[in-house]
Amino acid sequence: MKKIIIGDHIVKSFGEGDEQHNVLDGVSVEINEGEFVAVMGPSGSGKSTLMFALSGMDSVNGGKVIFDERDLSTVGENELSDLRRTKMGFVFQQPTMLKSLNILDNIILPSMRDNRKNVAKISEKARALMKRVDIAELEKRDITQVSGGQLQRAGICRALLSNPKIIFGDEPTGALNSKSAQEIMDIFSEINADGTAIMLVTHDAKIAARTERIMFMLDGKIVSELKLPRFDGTDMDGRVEKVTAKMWEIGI
Ligand SMILES: Nc1ncnc2c1ncn2[C@@H]1O[C@H](COP(=O)(O)OP(=O)(O)OP(=O)(O)O)[C@@H](O)[C@H]1O
Repeated sequence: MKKIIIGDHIVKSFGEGDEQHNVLDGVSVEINEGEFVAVMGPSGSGKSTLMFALSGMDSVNGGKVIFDERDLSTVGENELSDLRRTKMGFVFQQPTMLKSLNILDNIILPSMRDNRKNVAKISEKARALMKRVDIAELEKRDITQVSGGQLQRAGICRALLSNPKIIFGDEPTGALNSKSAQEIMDIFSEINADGTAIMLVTHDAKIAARTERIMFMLDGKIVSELKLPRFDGTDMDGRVEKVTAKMWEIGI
């Protein structure tokens, strides 16, 4: 199976002198193309830092990150930013969108950088994505005129516009009620079924249970892993039970 990401003994430290500590303490992780994974762990265990390291958003102090067969330490800043824009999609807890633009314009904004002349084509693609996630009728709305779940759907459209190889989601359902959260997970499942890899950071066992592999972090290390069959819409309770049992076992 081809790997989209290989993290090899990644070390990330913050602070200096006596204050210095390794937030990532030699983490090795591999994500296959098209895989759906989650990272769980207590607050401060290094989950977001790992996601930033694997996506090249942040540099590392030791080890290396290979993204789509490229060693990120050898890639220049411009190329790295191109890689992020064309091969990675990012979805955060609160989508950062501009108040001065409507939903559609917010979705297409990042893609306009390379394709100023192709507004019509990009808008068409954005509209197809909006239809797919059920927000087609909201394109002219301000970002303050939609619900949190709808805004997150718009955030997902924005992340998908460049046909990324992987979507990184840092607590993408963290601000949503459980119904909206599961609806967003339905969308992620569909995206994943189409072949896009997804890596989610989450505290929520019900979210992690929808993925096929969960990595558990403690103090900057991946201490355990749980594999699940691909989610087919059945046995959600059994899956959640397996995740929570593992959390108990590890003590998180
Ligand atoms: N830029 C930074 N400068 C200094 N310390 C940082 C920085 N970023 C993160 N840290 C520290 O690294 C540790 C891990 O942070 P990280 O955000 O990765 O944890 P997390 O597991 O994602 O936590 P949470 O679940 O609360 O989001 C924390 O102790 C945090 O304070």
